[in-house]
Amino acid sequence: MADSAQAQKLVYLVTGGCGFLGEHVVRMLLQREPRLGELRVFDRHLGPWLEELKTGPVRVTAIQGDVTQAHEVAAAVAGAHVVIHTAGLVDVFGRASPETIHEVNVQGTRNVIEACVQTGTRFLVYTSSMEVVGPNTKGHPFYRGNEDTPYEAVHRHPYPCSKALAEWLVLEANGRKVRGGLPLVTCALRPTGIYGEGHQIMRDFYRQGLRLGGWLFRAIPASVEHGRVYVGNVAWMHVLAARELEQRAALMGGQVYFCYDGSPYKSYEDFNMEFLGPCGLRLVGARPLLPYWLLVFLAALNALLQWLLRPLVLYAPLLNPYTLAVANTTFTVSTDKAQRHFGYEPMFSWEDSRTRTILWVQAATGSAQ
Ligand SMILES: NC(=O)C1=CN([C@@H]2O[C@H](COP(=O)(O)OP(=O)(O)OC[C@H]3O[C@@H](n4cnc5c(N)ncnc54)[C@H](O)[C@@H]3O)[C@@H](O)[C@H]2O)C=CC1
Ligand SMILES: CC(C)[C@@H](O)CC[C@@H](C)[C@H]1CC[C@H]2[C@@H]3[C@H](O)CC4=CC(=O)CC[C@]4(C)[C@H]3CC[C@]12C
Repeated sequence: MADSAQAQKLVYLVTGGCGFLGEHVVRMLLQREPRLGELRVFDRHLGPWLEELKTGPVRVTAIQGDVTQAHEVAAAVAGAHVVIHTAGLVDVFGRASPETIHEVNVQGTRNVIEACVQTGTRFLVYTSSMEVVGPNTKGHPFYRGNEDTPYEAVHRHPYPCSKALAEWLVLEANGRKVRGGLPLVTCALRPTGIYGEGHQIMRDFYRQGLRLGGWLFRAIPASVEHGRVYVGNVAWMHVLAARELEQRAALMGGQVYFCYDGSPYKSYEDFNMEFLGPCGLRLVGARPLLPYWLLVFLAALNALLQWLLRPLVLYAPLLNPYTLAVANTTFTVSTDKAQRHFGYEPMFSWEDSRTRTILWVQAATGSAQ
């Protein structure tokens, strides 16, 4: 990719390009990557909005495909200079089986790596997750940690297990010779809880509040802080990392980077209220209204109901043993590694991120004040 930006036009592939994060990565590439000649958007479910992107100067190629199918991945990767691999099954609510989560998140990532090696694509940016680190099954807090903070990463849930193994595969592949004899250069970005336009869980919280007459009931102490990052800044970090990976291969290759910005440290529920409050909802209780043991019981009851009802209907509420444990464990990051390694600075301020998210929630739910 060494030619000047004006001369060579590059081919990028974004897997999961129609997802919550993927769509923002696609749009950010079109706005902020001047070397882009072709943008391939690979997803199991293609969004109708892709059509509007085909009228611009960059060739946008929509590819309906499945990352678990190696031949489909290889066909999509062939000829690409850069792959940004965001596709994944983001399920902590028991909607998919552990086997399916593993198949998509782990085998799908293996297929992307092997496709890069076989076809000669040299640059791979992987969307990992904070969950690769924690919170662990012991409920140990991770307070203002960074990429080098010691922490006992112990997982049992299929989602974090799959993300941890997939990240390991990507980092392990750094330096492998691809077709043509040059080395593969990989890095992994670890977003904390992403929020912003298109965040379905935020919409689920709004709907839950509506069902309860405009009230949400505090379940988690305000003192339990959870790191959050705006989707636009996560997308920008992906674009920048992909751009800098060639020039800074020795420094960035095989590295992990937490995704961060100026979003404030708050409990998951208090943070959500930054957006749901202006949409008319209220969070009841300065402290959790129910004792923790009762929440544990209700979460377990939800898990039992999900298991009993599975043959008939998918019952997947927000509260389950895993989401309660994660929500109830402090996990915040404080780092500048991405800034030091490839000059990342958040593109969107907290104020801008908040406003954009509020406007989206209002439009998505018809709750404009
Ligand atoms: N949402 C969050 O808070 C965080 C997400 N992440 C990671 O970011 C990435 C994107 O997550 P989101 O945008 O939130 O999820 P999402 O579910 O909105 O997007 C994932 C996309 O991948 C596609 N996909 C799923 N299985 C596929 C398959 N077999 N073949 C092809 N495409 C497939 C889906 O159709 C979807 O468009 C994931 O890898 C996730 O692990 C990491 C940290 C936080
Ligand atoms: C019902 C209440 C206990 C409520 O507070 C539960 C909130 C719960 C749904 C969320 C709390 C923390 C979230 C997770 C966190 O942001 C880390 C994540 C990283 C990812 O890679 C994917 C999403 C998630 C697991 C995210 C999912 C929703 C929460 C568990």
